[in-house]
Amino acid sequence: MSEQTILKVKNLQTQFTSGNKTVNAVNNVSFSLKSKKTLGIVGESGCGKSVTVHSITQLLPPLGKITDGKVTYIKNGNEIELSGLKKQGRQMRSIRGKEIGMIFQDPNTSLNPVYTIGNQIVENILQHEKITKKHAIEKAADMLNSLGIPMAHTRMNDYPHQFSGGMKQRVGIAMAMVSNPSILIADEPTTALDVTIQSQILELMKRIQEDYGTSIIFITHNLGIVANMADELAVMYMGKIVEYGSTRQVLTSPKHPYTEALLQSVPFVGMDKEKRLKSIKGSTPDPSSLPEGCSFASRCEFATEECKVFPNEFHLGDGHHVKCWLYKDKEVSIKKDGKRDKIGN
Ligand SMILES: Nc1ncnc2c1ncn2[C@@H]1O[C@H](COP(=O)(O)OP(=O)(O)OP(=O)(O)O)[C@@H](O)[C@H]1O
Repeated sequence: MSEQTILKVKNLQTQFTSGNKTVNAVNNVSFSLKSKKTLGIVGESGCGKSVTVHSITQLLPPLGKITDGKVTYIKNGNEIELSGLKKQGRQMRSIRGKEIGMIFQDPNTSLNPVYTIGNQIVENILQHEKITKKHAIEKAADMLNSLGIPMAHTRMNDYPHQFSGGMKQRVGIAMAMVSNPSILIADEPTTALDVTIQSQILELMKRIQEDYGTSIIFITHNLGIVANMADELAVMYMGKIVEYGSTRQVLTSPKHPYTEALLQSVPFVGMDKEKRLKSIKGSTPDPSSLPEGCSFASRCEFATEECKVFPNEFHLGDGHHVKCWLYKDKEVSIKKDGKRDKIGN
């Protein structure tokens, strides 16, 4: 059976304009999120990971604007064009939380310091579900219990500052999951936590996916984490997806020079102490005046004259594609009859 798509992002473009400067934070980005699967989005700081997901949920800061493209949420065969909804309209607010839950790097972002944990989760439930307060309290306690918060009923009377960082992130997950959304967006959910707590939270997210059949978009700059979490991977650079494929394809057979460079800059356990990590030469260009062609060209050891024109997307088979002229002769085309045909070598 073919995998079902739950979210389609097509040619998404989001800009920030301030004075006479415009930043194309997300530039012609397309991807599909498959039902019950995890899509990882990786890339250096500032490449557009967060703006991509904030565009999906229409939670952009005031200067940010979606200028093109389409975001479609598909539920039970019905397509809802999120990009066509009013940012603060009833339908969009209901989709946020009920259909798409979000957890952030800093759990304090989703928790209000002046209300008890219980109060916040219960309010969240009552916003999206027509149930009694008593039922909502039970539901909140059950969710906290299942996410490893002992004595949940008592702890619901506590305030966020009475919880440790890891516990707060569990509460953040409970807030996001309590209405059983189909999609969970996790924006660097473990970056602020130490490694043992980090792995507990990651395991928890996997369990949630198994128990609830949630589809996850997982944003991180940590390639070790995506290797463990994601089924598919999008590598972003300066607002564009430069490589996309299954996590295995991208991590074991990276094609874009940027993906390769990212992988070479990651330390691993057992690594030879004498071996130097490779850093990516140069720095990212000014996002408000990007070069016409490939934005990575100034840092790429394979760059040629050709890179002054932005590369097409070359399909390498089995869903793996890359935007780099190095692959122009290696593309696999899909014939009209659906069969693949290899062009060149
Ligand atoms: N509020 C804002 N005002 C102006 N520009 C912004 C704003 N938020 C983001 N940007 C710009 O959008 C681009 C993408 O930012 P984004 O936060 O999506 O990056 P990121 O990949 O999520 O980075 P990080 O890993 O550091 O969170 C950057 O060039 C950034 O400067």
